[in-house]
Amino acid sequence: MTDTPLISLRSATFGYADRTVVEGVTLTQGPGEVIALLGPNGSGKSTLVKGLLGLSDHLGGEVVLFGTPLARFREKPRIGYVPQRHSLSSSVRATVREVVEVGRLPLRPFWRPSGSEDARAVDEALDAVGLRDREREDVATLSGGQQRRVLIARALAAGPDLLVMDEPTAGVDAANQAVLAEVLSGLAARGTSMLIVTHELAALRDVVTRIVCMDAGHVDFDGAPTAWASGHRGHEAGDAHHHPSPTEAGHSPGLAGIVTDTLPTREVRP
Ligand SMILES: Nc1ncnc2c1ncn2[C@@H]1O[C@H](COP(=O)(O)OP(=O)(O)OP(=O)(O)O)[C@@H](O)[C@H]1O
Repeated sequence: MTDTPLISLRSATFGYADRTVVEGVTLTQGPGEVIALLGPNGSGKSTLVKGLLGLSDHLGGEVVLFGTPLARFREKPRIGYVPQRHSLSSSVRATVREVVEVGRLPLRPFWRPSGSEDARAVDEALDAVGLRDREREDVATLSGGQQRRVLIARALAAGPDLLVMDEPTAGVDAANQAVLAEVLSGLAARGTSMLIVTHELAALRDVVTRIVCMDAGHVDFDGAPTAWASGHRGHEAGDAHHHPSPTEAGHSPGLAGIVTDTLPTREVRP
């Protein structure tokens, strides 16, 4: 059973009510893979990952999670989710630890108080994102990048088999992006499988094992980072249209040092 794909999509279609946004996606993610999901704004990346979580509508094709068809999938804590543009509200007072503890709630009946296993999982999640020493601080006093790490810890606290993150480095300054990349690197080294929607591939170049690129609701590249990098050599950053297949792209010696910002569309956020 260890070889069972975490995600298996065959001609999958997702959207909202009767509006199709993502169409005909065939994609498999195996254990230990760290996939960067790239693509221009509006190409359907968020809709695709939300579809895995039941947050957008599955409109057609086959979607199988951990060997179970989506419609019958009940083990939601197996997928940890860090949503897009999510920061922690300053209107609710909570400590870093309290926010991370929320990640444990789906794992026990509401009437059962948290126990030593919950405490250990929260400790480990805080360690993994490097915030154990800040656990008693009010989350509202943390920077945006640190809050993003709190949200990653909250997702990790449930012990997911797959971590899905929607633009974890967006809106975070370069120094904090580097810290986040280190956190994700540490998780990858421990074998954590990740599906990361991102516009900032350069920050994650040492973490990613595979690149999937979407354009207009379709997957138009799925291959090794080296193939992606060599396929984009000689192209202007910001080229939204040419994403060669791995076979077309050939091979290159390694990702580090090659991938700079060769993304289809650079998103500029204040
Ligand atoms: N809740 C929704 N209801 C209806 N349409 C939506 C909804 N959310 C997104 N869309 C539409 O789906 C399309 C794809 O959006 P999506 O957020 O999936 O793209 P994306 O590739 O993640 O973009 P970005 O890089 O800007 O986050 C867009 O046209 C968007 O307007």
